[in-house]
Amino acid sequence: MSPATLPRAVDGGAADVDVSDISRSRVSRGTLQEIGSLIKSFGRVGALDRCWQYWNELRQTGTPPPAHILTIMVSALANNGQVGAAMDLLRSLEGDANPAVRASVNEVHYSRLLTALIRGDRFDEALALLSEWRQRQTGHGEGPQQGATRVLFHTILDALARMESYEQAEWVVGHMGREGVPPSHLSYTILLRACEGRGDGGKALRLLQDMYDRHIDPDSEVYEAVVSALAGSPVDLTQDLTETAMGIVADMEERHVPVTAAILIPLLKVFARCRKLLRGVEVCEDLADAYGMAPSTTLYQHAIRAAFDQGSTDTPDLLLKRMHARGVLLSQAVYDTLVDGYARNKRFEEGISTIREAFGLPQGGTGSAALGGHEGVSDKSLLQFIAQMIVERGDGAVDGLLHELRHYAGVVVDGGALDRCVQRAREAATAKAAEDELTPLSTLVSANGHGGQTAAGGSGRGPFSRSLGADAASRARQLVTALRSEPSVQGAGGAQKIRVGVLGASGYTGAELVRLLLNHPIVDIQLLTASQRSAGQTLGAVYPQFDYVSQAADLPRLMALEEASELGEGGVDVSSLDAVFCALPHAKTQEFVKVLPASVKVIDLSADFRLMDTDTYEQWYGKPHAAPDLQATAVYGLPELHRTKVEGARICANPGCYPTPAQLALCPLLSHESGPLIDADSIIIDAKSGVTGAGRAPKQNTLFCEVADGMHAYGVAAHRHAPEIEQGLSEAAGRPVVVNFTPHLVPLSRGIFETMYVKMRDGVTAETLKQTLADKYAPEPFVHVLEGAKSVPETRHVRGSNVVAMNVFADRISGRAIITAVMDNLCKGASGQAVQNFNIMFGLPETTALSGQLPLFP
Ligand SMILES: NC(=O)C1=CN([C@@H]2O[C@H](COP(=O)(O)OP(=O)(O)OC[C@H]3O[C@@H](n4cnc5c(N)ncnc54)[C@H](OP(=O)(O)O)[C@@H]3O)[C@@H](O)[C@H]2O)C=CC1
Ligand SMILES: CC(=O)N[C@@H](CCC(=O)OP(=O)(O)O)C(=O)O
Repeated sequence: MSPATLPRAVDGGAADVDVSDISRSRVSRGTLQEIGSLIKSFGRVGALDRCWQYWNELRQTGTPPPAHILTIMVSALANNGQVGAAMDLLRSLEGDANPAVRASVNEVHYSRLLTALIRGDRFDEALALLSEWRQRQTGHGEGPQQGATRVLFHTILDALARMESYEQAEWVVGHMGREGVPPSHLSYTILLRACEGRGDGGKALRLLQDMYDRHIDPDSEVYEAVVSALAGSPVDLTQDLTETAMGIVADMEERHVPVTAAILIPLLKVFARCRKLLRGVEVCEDLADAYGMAPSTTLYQHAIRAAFDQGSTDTPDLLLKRMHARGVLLSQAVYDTLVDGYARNKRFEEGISTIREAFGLPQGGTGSAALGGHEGVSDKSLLQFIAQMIVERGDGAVDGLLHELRHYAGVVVDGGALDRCVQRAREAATAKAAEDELTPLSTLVSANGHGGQTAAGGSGRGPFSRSLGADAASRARQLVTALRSEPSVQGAGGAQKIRVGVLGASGYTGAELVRLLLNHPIVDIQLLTASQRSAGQTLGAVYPQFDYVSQAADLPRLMALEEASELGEGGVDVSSLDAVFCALPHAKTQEFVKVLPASVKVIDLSADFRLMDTDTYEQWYGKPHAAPDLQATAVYGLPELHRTKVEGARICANPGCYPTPAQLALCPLLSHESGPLIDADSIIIDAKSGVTGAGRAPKQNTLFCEVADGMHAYGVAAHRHAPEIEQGLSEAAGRPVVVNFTPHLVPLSRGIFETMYVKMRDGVTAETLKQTLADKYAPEPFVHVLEGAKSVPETRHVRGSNVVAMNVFADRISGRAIITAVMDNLCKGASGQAVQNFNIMFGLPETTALSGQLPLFP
């Protein structure tokens, strides 16, 4: 078992843990990393006597305690209310005769204790501890010690700000100066974020002035925090906050601080609060034009929401027109905002008509085109809207919509929203009135039909075959139940499964998809495609292993992609599928998805929908994007970083193999709440891949003699995964990031190994990086940050599994760290991740069909 998996066995917390089991299974192993795991595990369940037991065992070996195990021990004590004991421990180590033992204590340990003290309202003790730490430091001036001290001050500031102890936080900033650690712009950012949180624009302006006075240069983030604080401030009618906000923008321009997209939304909010919404939109548009920013959908979404909040009847429509005129994308979020706004304001007919017009949905049509015609916009919210309308209005005007509702009754619907509708109907209407209002439902229910997607048929199993209750509210309840029952996702007991197709099934990632999906309890593989080369064959003919397993007995034959595209031909109606996995060569998916009905969800393993910017796509893939409107709605599916977006996606762009570990390792370090922990301008990613990464299609460069017994770099300074990695890192950092990225081909069939070299921010240690990643991924089933400073992840330990394993090492060069990460390129790097995304998109447990894929070693 890999050391990384050890603590996961007890991740469930005290309730799930049999403490005796932990010791029985692990005490004999006795390695350093296992001791770390044990202390962590026992700390989590509050068994401090056991923590001490293992700590003492470690100390008895005479080995200086590794800093990260000390962090675990200190955290275990502090989290269990034993801050005093933790302090004594640090003091005893610092007083040790052995310099290596003394060196094991660093600012991270103090930072843990400071946070615990502040959380326990022990402010004075925190300051005393900090000053004690300061006294132990040698060296003066702006050196590493000063940087580390500043980090500790920031720990205190952050904890105070979170507890809303603003006066104390401000005092700390002043105190920093007195202690010879002048506050930095980060110190102010922490305070400003607190002002933002409580909407104290006045204080934010004073802090900004303070920075000017102290000659600390504010950056874009500081200005954004000030404007955000203004946006949350109570509106004083005697003072026009919009002028103040524009003054801040003028300051930025004068000081040559870039006006970034991040400031536009708070700016808009200031205008909205001062009832100058449209003026605010104009100002933001002008700034976007002046600074070459792309028109932002989110900005308009906020404006539309503000218009609804203010009860304005014309403005949402006006804003949609402006978006249209400026070519701004109408996203799912805009759609949801419109649905929500019109529903809140009870302007149903107007809402449906505006939404239909804006999104190009046919008026009064039925079926898929009517509700899902706009690519990437799910039917879910409009369906809820219509259902709400039925409950609230129920008059003849909605009769026509019932056809659509009936057609769509099988889609997955958020029952909560419908529950709320029903609740409101209950409260608002008498039983009789409600009965009248809900009459059209009986038409729906008695029709008992659903365009082929429900399991109803004549079997009596379908959601609409239940008999109606006596009163309208209970019928409404039945509607909710029916909509919730997700017939195509039931699986158990012979009910219908999710119908999927695998396009490119004869390729390496396609075959890996089939391998995983055959173990998926509620997936029914209806379609497998290949090129003309393999069309007509069974999968077993191209991959004999599928002939050896009974689960594969019913797989369809490989069909030529062109044949499958001709809907209804060749025995499979692609439009009847719930989802397709596209494991096709680049550019093929675009062509296929363009003609696919919007009711079919897409998980694309190629690079076709990964780059949000279609110009960048064209630059790297050598031809214009064939479906730019679909690209605009696609979601980049790295679940650990974008899970919420994936949930609502229709098209999910599965990340590239190299970009997966790179982003998992680096994004959390760039998006850290205290600011980037690493320098975004000097990242080096050195990557190696096994040969399956190049696909199964025969090519000279993957011949045995070309790859065996040697290795080589390829795509040097020109690999198309560089822009993909940069896209993710830039989003995390909130500014453009470029990387040195070099891939290599190594004589392995599966596996990716990445070594990432980073320069750390002053005062940040490799331990901080590691802890950040460990904290981020602690709840994640597939990402493991290895315990122990010497555990180097190996590709052989993740082979065949959906796991990414990584570790962080302090470089011998001060201020630098090295991160290594491994993954199976075909599994987490492609097909496993695709199944993970699929599970998320269909609201299934994310580990379905994946947790059983144990790493295959030896
Ligand atoms: N391999 C990997 O580790 C990773 C791959 N990817 C991406 O996943 C996709 C698939 O990769 P991979 O499985 O390795 O590739 P393969 O070359 O192994 O498989 C490609 C598949 O597409 C089919 N195909 C090829 N040309 C056509 C065509 N003109 N029309 C229809 N079907 C066609 C092939 O059919 P046939 O067998 O009949 O030729 C085969 O089924 C690619 O976009 C790749 O970049 C992403 C992450 C990792
Ligand atoms: C070894 C090898 O050749 N690897 C492939 C990347 C595999 C992958 O992830 O491809 P996509 O980004 O296209 O999905 C390459 O370098 O092109």
